[in-house]
Amino acid sequence: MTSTPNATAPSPSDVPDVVAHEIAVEQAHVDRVHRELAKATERANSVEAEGLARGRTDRTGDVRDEEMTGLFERDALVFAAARRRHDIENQFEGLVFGRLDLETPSAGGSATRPTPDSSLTRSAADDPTRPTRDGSATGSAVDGARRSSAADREIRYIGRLGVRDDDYEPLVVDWRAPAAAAFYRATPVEPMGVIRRRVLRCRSERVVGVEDDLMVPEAPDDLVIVGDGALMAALTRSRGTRMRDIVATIQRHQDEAIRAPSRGVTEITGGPGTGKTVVALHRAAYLLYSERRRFESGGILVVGPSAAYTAYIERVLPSLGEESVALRALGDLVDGMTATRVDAPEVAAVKGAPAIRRVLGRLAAATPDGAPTRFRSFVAGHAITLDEAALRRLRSVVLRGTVHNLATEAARAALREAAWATVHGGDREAFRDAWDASMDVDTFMADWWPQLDPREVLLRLADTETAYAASRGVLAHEEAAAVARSYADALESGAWTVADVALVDDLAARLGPVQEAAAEEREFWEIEELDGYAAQWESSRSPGRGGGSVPEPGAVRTPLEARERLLDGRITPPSSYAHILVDEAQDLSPMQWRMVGRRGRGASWTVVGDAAQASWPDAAQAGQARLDAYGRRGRPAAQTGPEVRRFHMDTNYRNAREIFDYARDVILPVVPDADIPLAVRETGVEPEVRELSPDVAADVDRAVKHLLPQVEGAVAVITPVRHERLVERAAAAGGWPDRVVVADPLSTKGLEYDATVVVDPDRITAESPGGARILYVVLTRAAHRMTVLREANPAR
Ligand SMILES: Nc1ncnc2c1ncn2[C@@H]1O[C@H](COP(=O)(O)OP(=O)(O)OP(=O)(O)O)[C@@H](O)[C@H]1O
Repeated sequence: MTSTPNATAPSPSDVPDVVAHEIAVEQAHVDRVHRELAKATERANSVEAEGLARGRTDRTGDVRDEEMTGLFERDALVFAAARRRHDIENQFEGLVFGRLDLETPSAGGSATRPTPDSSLTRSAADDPTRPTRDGSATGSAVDGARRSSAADREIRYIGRLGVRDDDYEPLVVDWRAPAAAAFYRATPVEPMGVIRRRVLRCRSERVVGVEDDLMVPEAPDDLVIVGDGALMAALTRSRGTRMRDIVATIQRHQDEAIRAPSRGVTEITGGPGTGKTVVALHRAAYLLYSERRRFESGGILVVGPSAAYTAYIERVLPSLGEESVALRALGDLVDGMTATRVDAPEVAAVKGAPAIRRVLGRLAAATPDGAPTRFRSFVAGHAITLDEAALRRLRSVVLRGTVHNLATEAARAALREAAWATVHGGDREAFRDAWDASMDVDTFMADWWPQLDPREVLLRLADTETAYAASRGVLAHEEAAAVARSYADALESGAWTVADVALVDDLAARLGPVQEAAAEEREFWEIEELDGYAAQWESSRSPGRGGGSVPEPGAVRTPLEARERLLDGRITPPSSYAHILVDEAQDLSPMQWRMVGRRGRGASWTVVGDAAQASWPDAAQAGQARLDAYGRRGRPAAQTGPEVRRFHMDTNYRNAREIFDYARDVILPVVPDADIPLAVRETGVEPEVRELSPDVAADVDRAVKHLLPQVEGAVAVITPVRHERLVERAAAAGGWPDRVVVADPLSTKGLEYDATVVVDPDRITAESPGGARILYVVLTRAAHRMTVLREANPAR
């Protein structure tokens, strides 16, 4: 978006002076804002706890002045804290980033409409800080020509938070306030009273540039228009290792999604690089602002595909002054468990599909490992015997009414009643007392009805016979065998896979939370259990097991260590959230949707995705699970689902057009209806396609070194597993700088780099669960440059 040429555009020879002057003008205002902010931060720091409490008010209604002061101090405090906690100074463009020059509603002759929140605006003539041409902030020095035309205008500054002066007059309007909407929504076709929109480029507290957009056909004489437009400047710059906020350059269609109402479901779709993620994150900040009480106390959860993704986006919300959002990767969603591996595609498909729930149901209801198959004891002088069938019956009756881990007392009572039924005659009360005091019963119960950790229950599938039995009639023989092998791998490597997390969550819901044993009991049975683990592991191993993923070098563990790592920490019941934001939603398996849904009963949702980038193969199955997670079942029969509003993004802001064209040609033959956005930026440099020689490491090293001088920011070498070792060797030998990373295809989801080297694209397609769709993801990660290294003969 570039500025419209007009009568007030300076001549080329004047440009540096004019720009310097305009920068000085803005600097004066920014300095004043920072002085006020420093005062407010000091005030807020001195009453930190009180300040936070004071700020807890719902901003949807009218806000009184004294409340506003509390809010401002709270915001100042949170903002300062965010800046302290994270080194975000260089990640964002400054506290004040925008300025609107607006027609006042009273000014005649223009199509101005009143702004939505005029209480937060002031006219330029009223502004005692209105800068002069030399940038000083005294109203008395303003020259006459400016005064006469400026009197009809309002100046409104937009920033990351609202800042007021000592008289509570607004110096900056929070970007999320209704009064800031015109900054994002005004266009020359619908100017909304805006004459000039100005973006201030700042480095920390210094204004380093201004970029203007003129919204009316002709600007007033005293209003200078400079710059080439802020959006292009933002898009051409180098990408760091962290995503940046886009608060200064949010586009109108993005703003509509950001400010959509919170209730129900908001779905944001669009092709690669269309800003879906960044828009969703700004939406989280907007929801916190517009309904702070609800969302700060109820919580907002952002779910992304990987830990690399959460690390990539983690600074966006703090840079907007918002700290209270939980960011979780799918492999981290269950408290007490972290996944560090992924399954082979065919195993991930079995673990992610709804059918596995029947297998888990059987495991949860099965007699625990090592449980006795017969009860025999003397109680109150009676010889009691309950055989295996009776015990099995009892177990299933007890589990009909409750979950295993909460049913110990019920099971003990049911056992007692079954025992009493075998007694002919006697005193029932005396029997009950003797039963309750019986050590035999205590010992039996500890083994027959132990507390069950869902992870241990899942690991029973490492035993092939157990896996076959639990999956009879549900999984094919070879599927059950592959699942068993994957848990044997887990017991060898000590690491869970991302798909396992959803299965543990399902089992945790079936079994209920593990009840803490009293300290003295705990010491005793923990030792017993560990002995049991080792024995079980040894007995479950058989020759030829453990194929698939190889433990990391140096990570060979004893069976006991590996099992301890798998069972480290405690699985706690899921937290629940008021709003859930799911990114890369096209990749969630049905089991993962169920896991996310457990955290959002009654939540509103923002769901972001692009079907053409999907790694989960069965879209219909996942779609149903997604609807279930939204809470369709909880609705009256007449309603088919929650309110869903949809936003579609169709401009690719990431990839240079040349790079995206290459990716488009890969995906269209495979997914003819792929959502293809329009790439708005050109570099004039086509992707470089080279042939791989037998010396892959040398090829990769050459490609990296060729790219490094061309870009300032991050470079990724994206490689299939087959070439991973060679690429790592090249990295070690080549002395690549830190800004070069080696990544596997799946872990690049949602990320971006200045440049990429894509190694062996055909192999990436062959190895990936989503095939060409994953290659499409890989080919759309580079903003400025891409080199593709292809096999000369892919069939080899
Ligand atoms: N209005 C904007 N101003 C500046 N940069 C923008 C704007 N919108 C998007 N971008 C940039 O475009 C890039 C792509 O955005 P983002 O990662 O959110 O896209 P996406 O749709 O989630 O992509 P994908 O689906 O491929 O992961 C980011 O660098 C983002 O900052």
